[in-house]
Amino acid sequence: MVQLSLKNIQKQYNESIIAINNVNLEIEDKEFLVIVGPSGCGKSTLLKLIAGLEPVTDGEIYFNRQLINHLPPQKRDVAMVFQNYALYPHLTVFDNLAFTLKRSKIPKQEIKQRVESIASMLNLQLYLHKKPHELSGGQCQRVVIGRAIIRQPSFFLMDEPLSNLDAQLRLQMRVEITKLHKELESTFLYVTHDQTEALTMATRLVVMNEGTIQQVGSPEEVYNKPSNLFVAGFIGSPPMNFFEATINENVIQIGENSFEIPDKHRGKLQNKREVIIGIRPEHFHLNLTHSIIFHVNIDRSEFMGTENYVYATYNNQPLITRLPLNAPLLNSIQLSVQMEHVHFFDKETTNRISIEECR
Ligand SMILES: Nc1ncnc2c1ncn2[C@@H]1O[C@H](COP(=O)(O)OP(=O)(O)OP(=O)(O)O)[C@@H](O)[C@H]1O
Repeated sequence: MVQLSLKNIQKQYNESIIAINNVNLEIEDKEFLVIVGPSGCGKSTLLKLIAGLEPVTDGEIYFNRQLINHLPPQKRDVAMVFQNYALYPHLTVFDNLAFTLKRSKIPKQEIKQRVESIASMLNLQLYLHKKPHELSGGQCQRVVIGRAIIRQPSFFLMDEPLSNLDAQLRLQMRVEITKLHKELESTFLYVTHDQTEALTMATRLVVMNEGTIQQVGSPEEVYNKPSNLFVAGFIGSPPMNFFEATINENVIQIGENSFEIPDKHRGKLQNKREVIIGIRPEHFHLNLTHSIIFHVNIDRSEFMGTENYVYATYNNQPLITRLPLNAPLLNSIQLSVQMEHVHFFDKETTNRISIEECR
């Protein structure tokens, strides 16, 4: 069942700023959809349009097949959690959680029950009598989430809710929000510029850039088959390596180096064309059993605990790879890459060229 449909959504702030450009998206019931993209790509604007905080310039928003363009925010069955905590500083955690219920004239006993149940779900029982300034950042953020949950909406909109937390708390809250999604069986639309959050939390991922959707898919699809150069470079850390290349008669030419395309892939990329080749840092290997060999010069390495990030130069271009701790870090080494791990993008359109589709 589709819960929310966005049809040809356009949002223009003034003559020159098109924040959202013809976005079409269907959000399924109970999914955890994450919108990820760089600063200014339109993520928050899209949430504001769905919440009704901003009017659309063009297009339609349907909630459970009902057109809701004209509905004010309070009439939309959505709860929004923003990046800044915005708790009432003079109220206790209990009263912050109870605030909207009190305004709705819900009986006192029911309010108490609901607050206690949410507090136990979010591990806040011991803090109900405290004021926000007596809480840690993570505890405050749990209260903010609790305040949204207590309204029992069927749809949550979360705009970078973890961006003010330190790394350890972010990790903890990531797990808690994912758990909450399972427990509440609600639909979550979650916005972040942090790709780790996006990859680990999403059941489905939407990658945006400059007001448009670049790719929609599972985290695995987006990581393994990025639809264009932008997605390939944005998702993955350290980022994918790119090299300009020419393909001609089953030979890939990168600068002065050329590689034969292995037999089983021959003919699939047969026409002469200019491409950008992409290779993820983890796909370079020290053993030279794979068909594509890179001679690289190592510039420096970073110890990352379980592996080294190695910064090198290939063909006068920078290259990043991840190598085991016991790898010999000589000035000059050879690395091999499996053909299946080479991504091809059209140099002009920047779109992915799929080897499978070139049969
Ligand atoms: N009220 C506004 N008036 C004019 N321009 C705006 C307004 N709000 C946002 N914009 C512009 O619209 C574009 C999209 O902004 P938006 O806040 O949606 O991006 P974002 O992806 O959420 O960025 P961030 O990750 O930095 O929060 C930006 O160019 C921004 O400057």
